[in-house]
Amino acid sequence: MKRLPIMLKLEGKTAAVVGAGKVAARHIPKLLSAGIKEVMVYSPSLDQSLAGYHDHSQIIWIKGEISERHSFDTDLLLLTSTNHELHQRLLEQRKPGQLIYLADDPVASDIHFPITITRGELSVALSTNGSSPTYAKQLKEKIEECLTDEIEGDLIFLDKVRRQVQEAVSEPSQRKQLLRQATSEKVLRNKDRDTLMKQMIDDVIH
Ligand SMILES: C[C@@]1(CC(=O)O)c2cc3[nH]c(cc4nc(cc5[nH]c(cc(n2)[C@H]1CCC(=O)O)[C@@](C)(CC(=O)O)[C@@H]5CCC(=O)O)C(CC(=O)O)=C4CCC(=O)O)c(CCC(=O)O)c3CC(=O)O
Ligand SMILES: NC(=O)C1=CN([C@@H]2O[C@H](COP(=O)(O)OP(=O)(O)OC[C@H]3O[C@@H](n4cnc5c(N)ncnc54)[C@H](O)[C@@H]3O)[C@@H](O)[C@H]2O)C=CC1
Repeated sequence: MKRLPIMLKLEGKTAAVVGAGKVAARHIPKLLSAGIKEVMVYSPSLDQSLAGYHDHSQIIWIKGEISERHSFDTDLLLLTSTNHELHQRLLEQRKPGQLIYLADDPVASDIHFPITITRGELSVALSTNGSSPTYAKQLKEKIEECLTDEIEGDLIFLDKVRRQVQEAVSEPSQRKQLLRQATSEKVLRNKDRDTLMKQMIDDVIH
């Protein structure tokens, strides 16, 4: 099962989710936190953990069972019910360009949801390509132990530095050198790293 890990922009996009059980309850919050425009949920029942999203109008719940006569024209279609046949029929009727996720058929799915660890602007995504979700979950915990509390603040600092350097320094090799120095322990762990970095930029341009 060959796959390319990519980061997907969801702002302005729409999703339909068929079924609202445990799997839907894991994935819907991910869509919402990525800023998707609209999530329509089609299911006779709604998992307890999705009730709050419904109460706050973050999802639209269309109560009832879906049959294969239904068609969806959303950008994303997540098939998370327990009805394998229904999923296969809906897959056959897909709209051009639509990305489909089948909770019970990783091979036919266009997309997977890797386990994601976020620390501010850092995202770590990991997948065993369906070989063992349980192993992936364990690996997540090991990786989390390696990620320090400093990462979030470091990335805010480095983002600011990067913009300052891009504005002040036009020579590409000087830019590259400054941006590399900014990531050194000497700079990152300095108590007054903002001032130190400003000085370093000044030294290069004067
Ligand atoms: C392909 C993928 C879907 C995708 O494309 O996204 C997929 C597919 C399937 N999972 C199944 C079962 C289980 N899934 C979990 C748990 C998780 N599953 C997740 C991801 C993925 N699962 C994707 C691959 C990721 C990868 O390989 O790295 C995690 C890591 C992340 C997430 O989904 O959020 C999440 C951690 C939750 C957490 O962190 O809490 C557990 C264990 C548990 O719940 O504790 C079990 C039972 C034990 C077992 O079976 O191993 C079944 C069989 C269903 C059946 O038998 O009916 C299928 C379908 C199939 O394999 O056919
Ligand atoms: N991808 C993954 O990580 C995993 C996938 N699975 C597979 O995903 C599927 C769903 O699993 P769970 O969420 O645990 O099941 P669940 O039983 O918690 O949820 C199923 C949902 O589908 C709804 N539903 C059933 N028929 C429907 C229909 N015709 N139209 C609309 N909604 C319908 C139910 O009302 C319920 O809300 C199963 O096929 C299971 O084998 C299970 C565990 C993990």
